Amino acid sequence: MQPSIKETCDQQMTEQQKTTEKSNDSMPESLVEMKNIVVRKNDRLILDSLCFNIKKGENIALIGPNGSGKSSIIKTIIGDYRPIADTEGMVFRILEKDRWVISDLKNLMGIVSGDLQLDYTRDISVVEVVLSGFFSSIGIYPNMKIEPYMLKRTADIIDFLEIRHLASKNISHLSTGEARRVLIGRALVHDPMILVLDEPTNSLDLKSKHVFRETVSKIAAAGKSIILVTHDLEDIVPEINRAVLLKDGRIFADGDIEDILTAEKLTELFGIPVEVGKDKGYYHAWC
Ligand SMILES: Nc1ncnc2c1ncn2[C@@H]1O[C@H](COP(=O)(O)OP(=O)(O)OP(=O)(O)O)[C@@H](O)[C@H]1O
Repeated sequence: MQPSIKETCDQQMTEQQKTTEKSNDSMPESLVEMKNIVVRKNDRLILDSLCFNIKKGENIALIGPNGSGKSSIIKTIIGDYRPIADTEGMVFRILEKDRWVISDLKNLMGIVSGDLQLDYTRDISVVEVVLSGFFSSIGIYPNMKIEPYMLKRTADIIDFLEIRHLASKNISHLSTGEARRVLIGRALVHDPMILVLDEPTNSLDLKSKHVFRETVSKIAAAGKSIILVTHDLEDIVPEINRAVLLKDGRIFADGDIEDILTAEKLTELFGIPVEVGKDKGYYHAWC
């Protein structure tokens, strides 16, 4: 007999709690609490009775086949997609609040994706790109009031990310890898609780990937929660301690990364034989 939605959710919560307890003993605050989340778009069921929690300080890798719903979870968390409100047993809380102004919600998250990079088509300096994170805008406009603390924070972030040598350049003149690090700066400048990286190393060369991963490790070590959406297990920096596998808009597996990133689970997830290895703290998979 199929388990009920409630049983499935409760089972998932227990696995998530085990992971959280392992990674943080001091009862962390809840950043995201999603239970029985259903999202439909254009008559399509995108997320199906989804249960997903994030506690403060957790770092998560979100993995699944194309179309499994990874980006849709992110879009739901940042308020771009809305769950169906009258779903039985639905819980949707961000930072323990049920209601949010979308712009406030976006300020709690820093988001870096390949798509965002495509928005920067005109000449904007690196300093302006990072500064624009305070306004969730693509660049700086005359009507924006730039406070001294914003400039200070922008300078600090540029130093933290070790991109001072790029500061006066235009983003459109940077390599993809350099530009991706600048966008991390934009995402971090307003000190978000969660940094969301949606397939962040797409189209980066080997060295740029390496530099990017080191940057992500540094951010995780500084205490931000990271949600990494990726198809590439090598993107999973050693600070990521939890993996969530998605299939057909539902959680397929969720827990301690060592228990989840196994050949058996990935073979079942992708429907082809997958091998998994780990070297110097980094996973890799092949088939
Ligand atoms: N606005 C929308 N309207 C219709 N269908 C949508 C919409 N947004 C997402 N979908 C569908 O929902 C499913 C999940 O999409 P989503 O982008 O979340 O998958 P994903 O796991 O991020 O995929 P990928 O790995 O290819 O980026 C896909 O089948 C997609 O076509």
